[in-house]
Amino acid sequence: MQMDDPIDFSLYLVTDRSLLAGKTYLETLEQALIGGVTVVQIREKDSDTAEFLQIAQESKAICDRYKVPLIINDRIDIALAVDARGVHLGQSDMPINVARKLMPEGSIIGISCNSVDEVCRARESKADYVGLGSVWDTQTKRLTKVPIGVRGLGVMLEALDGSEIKAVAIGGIKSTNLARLIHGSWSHTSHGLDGVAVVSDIVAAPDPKKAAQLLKSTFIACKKAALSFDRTSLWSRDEILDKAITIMEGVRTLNPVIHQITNVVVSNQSANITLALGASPIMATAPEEMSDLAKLSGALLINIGTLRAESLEGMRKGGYYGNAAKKPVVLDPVGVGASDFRKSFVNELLNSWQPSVIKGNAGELAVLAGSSEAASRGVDSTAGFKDPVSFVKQLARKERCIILLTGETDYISDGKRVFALKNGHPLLGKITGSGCMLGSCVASYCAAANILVKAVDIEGKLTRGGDFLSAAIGAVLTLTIASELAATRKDIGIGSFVSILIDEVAALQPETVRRLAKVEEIE
Ligand SMILES: Cc1ncc(COP(=O)(O)OP(=O)(O)O)c(N)n1
Ligand SMILES: Cc1ncsc1CCOP(=O)(O)O
Repeated sequence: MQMDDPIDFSLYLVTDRSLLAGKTYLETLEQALIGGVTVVQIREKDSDTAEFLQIAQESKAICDRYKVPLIINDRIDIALAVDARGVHLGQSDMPINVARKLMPEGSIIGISCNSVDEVCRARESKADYVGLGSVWDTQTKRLTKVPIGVRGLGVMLEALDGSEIKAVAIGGIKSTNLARLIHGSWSHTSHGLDGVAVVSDIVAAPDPKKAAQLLKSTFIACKKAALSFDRTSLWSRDEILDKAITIMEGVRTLNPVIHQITNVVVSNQSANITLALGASPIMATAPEEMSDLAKLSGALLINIGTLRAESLEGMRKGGYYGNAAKKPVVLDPVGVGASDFRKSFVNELLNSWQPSVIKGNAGELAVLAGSSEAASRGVDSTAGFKDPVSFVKQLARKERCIILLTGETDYISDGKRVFALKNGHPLLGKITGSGCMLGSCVASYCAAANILVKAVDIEGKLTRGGDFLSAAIGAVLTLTIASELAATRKDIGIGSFVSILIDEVAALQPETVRRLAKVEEIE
């Protein structure tokens, strides 16, 4: 191992002797190295200099045996004394330019960053790497700054575009949330993390070797999958329609279970529309059963229409276990702009799990995008976007999922392509819950799309890789074309429309969808 060998940052162990679970510190370190840790930072917050030095010397001897570089937290004197490969500095530690003068040439200097400004300063000071965090809350350290969340990482990574500076994320990272971290932090300029820094998931594990192996293999698989995220599909509009119809038929033959955490106003009609599609609804909200339901169901719908404090944990856990079980999760952020409670909760959800589709009206999606362009009143949108095509494309890139913007024309994008759908009848806007029923349709179609995937290489992916673009298109066509057919019935009114709509969805034929579909791709 030479001083100028490049460092592999993929699994960066930060030590903490207070968290050991049964094994000694040195055993734990060695097991972690055998498990695949690629760089080690000695972090001794409560030791005096003599103890820190001794731990650092012993750690260095073990790291040398495994040819893994050693970094020292905060203390340049200790780094020099043990001939460490570098130091990790905090924002209030010694400035990088001073540390650089004290450390031997070729040493690695890393710095913690919690904001884009700090990343820019790290760039100016020529840091070798940045530790971005804390991503999530953590029991390991008392945080003085608000966690940045997965989506906060993307903009920080973007600030490193064009530089050689490496980036690792830190704070609350576990093998179970790693896929969400890697996929969700990827910047829209395609800048991803070089590694993850982990304390408790390794140090406090009963088997640190196994914990490190799992983190390492998950990181590698997720990075590979994230790099292949770029959908290069060149399907024509007609092929997409074919796929949407195949998915529609798939729902009827596969009869997937659709887990729905939805609002109390629409629960009954959402369950009925799901049955009419050919899927099987389960409307369950208890956090205790989310893990089992994620395994059992084909997809999860989360609709925040009647959000209450008691609903929060179920939604947090539902999405988390949905991701873990590689099932599509559909988010319907109903009325998200109505209150700060909804806004901050949806923000929290999007930082903790990855949806496959987000559907919403202009007002709702504007809130998610941080745009003031489209207004809303309660759960209704009162105005649209000047350029909905660019809007959905950009939001899909930012959130790394399919975006379905509902309105007189519905727009659907995967971040690369945008489809405009013009079916539907004004009666849909006169009943309550038509948007929520659409959420059930999207979840049902995503479930079938995710089951229909043929060649499955699911390692590192958040789902089996279903075609959720065609699924969302198929779902919109089904509900809107059925609404047109329902509206032709004699004496139709608001009350009867809901029942007839459900009947029409059940009776809808693929040829009818093909014949009536008003779908175009917008270049
Ligand atoms: C890789 C990595 N990133 C961030 C930190 C946090 O460092 P700092 O802000 O200096 O806080 P302490 O670790 O000193 O409590 C880190 N240690 N490693
Ligand atoms: C040192 C540090 N800096 C920011 S969060 C953190 C601790 C991360 O620990 P864990 O991986 O156990 O959440």
